[in-house]
Amino acid sequence: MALNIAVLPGDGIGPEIVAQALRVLEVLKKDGLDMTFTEAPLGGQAYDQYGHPYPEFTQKICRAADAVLLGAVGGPQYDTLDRPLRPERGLLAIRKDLGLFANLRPAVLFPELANASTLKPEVVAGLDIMIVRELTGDVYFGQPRGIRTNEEGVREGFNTMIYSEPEVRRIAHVAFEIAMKRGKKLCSVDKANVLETTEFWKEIVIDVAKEYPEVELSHMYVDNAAMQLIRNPKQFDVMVTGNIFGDILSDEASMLTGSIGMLASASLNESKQGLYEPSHGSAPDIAGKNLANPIATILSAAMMLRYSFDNEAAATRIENAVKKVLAAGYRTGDIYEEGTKRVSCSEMGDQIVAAM
Ligand SMILES: NC(=O)c1ccc[n+]([C@@H]2O[C@H](COP(=O)([O-])OP(=O)(O)OC[C@H]3O[C@@H](n4cnc5c(N)ncnc54)[C@H](O)[C@@H]3O)[C@@H](O)[C@H]2O)c1
Ligand SMILES: CC(C)[C@H](C(=O)O)[C@@H](O)C(=O)O
Ligand SMILES: [Mg+2]
Repeated sequence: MALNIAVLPGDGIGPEIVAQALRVLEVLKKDGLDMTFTEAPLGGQAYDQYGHPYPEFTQKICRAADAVLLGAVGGPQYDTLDRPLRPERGLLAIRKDLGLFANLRPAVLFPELANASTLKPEVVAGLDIMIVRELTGDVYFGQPRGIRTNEEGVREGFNTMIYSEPEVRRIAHVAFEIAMKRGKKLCSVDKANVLETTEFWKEIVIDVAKEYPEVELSHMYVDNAAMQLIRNPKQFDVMVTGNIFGDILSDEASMLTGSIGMLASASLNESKQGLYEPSHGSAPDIAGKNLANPIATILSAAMMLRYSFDNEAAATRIENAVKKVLAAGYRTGDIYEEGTKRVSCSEMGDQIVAAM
């Protein structure tokens, strides 16, 4: 049966980077991998078309799909909309709707980009961290939330940081299972010295650890973790953390690999259905200029083949093509350095397609 893939280009650079990932997937299709692509709008694009950032039309297509490939959502032109209609709410809605609680963000340095990293080459050589971010809980979804005028007549904004025991248990299991397949080292990141929510998180992670005696578990406060990622990132193998800390730490970790344009992601639910998107946003500052780095999206498509379709060979084929193109010296602006060949978004796509 054909693999049924929903394609959501979204806003800003979304359509440009998704187009390149689709070209790469088309190569696999031509070589016999049976896939169907169904396009649907999400975010601002969906608001413009349907008046909602995650319209029923898109919901139906995504629920029926085996996997979803997404570009990015958002843009300044939507920032003044009513809160529930903003593009980012569409992204949160699809994550919740499909139950995509486990967000995997691999920060892996391609050796060819050692000089593009913000850290010294010797500090990042061989860097390979898997950030496991819980994606459907925390302050992102906790109720109550809003902006109000309190009893003293003072306006205030408020969110609720909350995690239930089952939510922490299931993401902890995902992280331990991943650690078992890698270096058997897991660091749980919290702010247990101040926040009850994450003190509770830590307690549950320690309990789940009893089922994984082979994994060396450590705990780190998020402020220290942010610093340690810059000081000595190779001390980490797998990191597990909540939604908001994971959002921030993964953007930080991306720069160790050269650029946010290199950081792929997989968002998985309890079955094999997943949403695959670059970790970055819609980059309004470079949108429509054919300047974006499509590699994070192309590597996300590789993650889709690996995690949703168990097709390790196809995933590796894409990753090797990316390696080959970087080794040949092709660079988009975000990872460009003197002596390399600067290419546009679509030219990077041309090179990766050719290397396939
Ligand atoms: N998953 C998502 O859809 C997602 C993620 C993050 C931000 N956003 C949204 O995107 C919009 C812009 O947010 P932002 O500016 O804070 O973050 P951003 O990630 O869009 O951009 C931050 C910086 O990184 C650069 N950048 C990002 N991706 C790049 C790529 N592939 N190649 C080269 N450079 C790249 C941008 O040009 C910009 O300078 C906002 O509306 C935000 O809410 C969406
Ligand atoms: C756009 C926003 C809702 C999103 C998040 O915070 O999860 C983004 O920053 C990400 O990292 O995917
Ligand atoms: Mg983010």
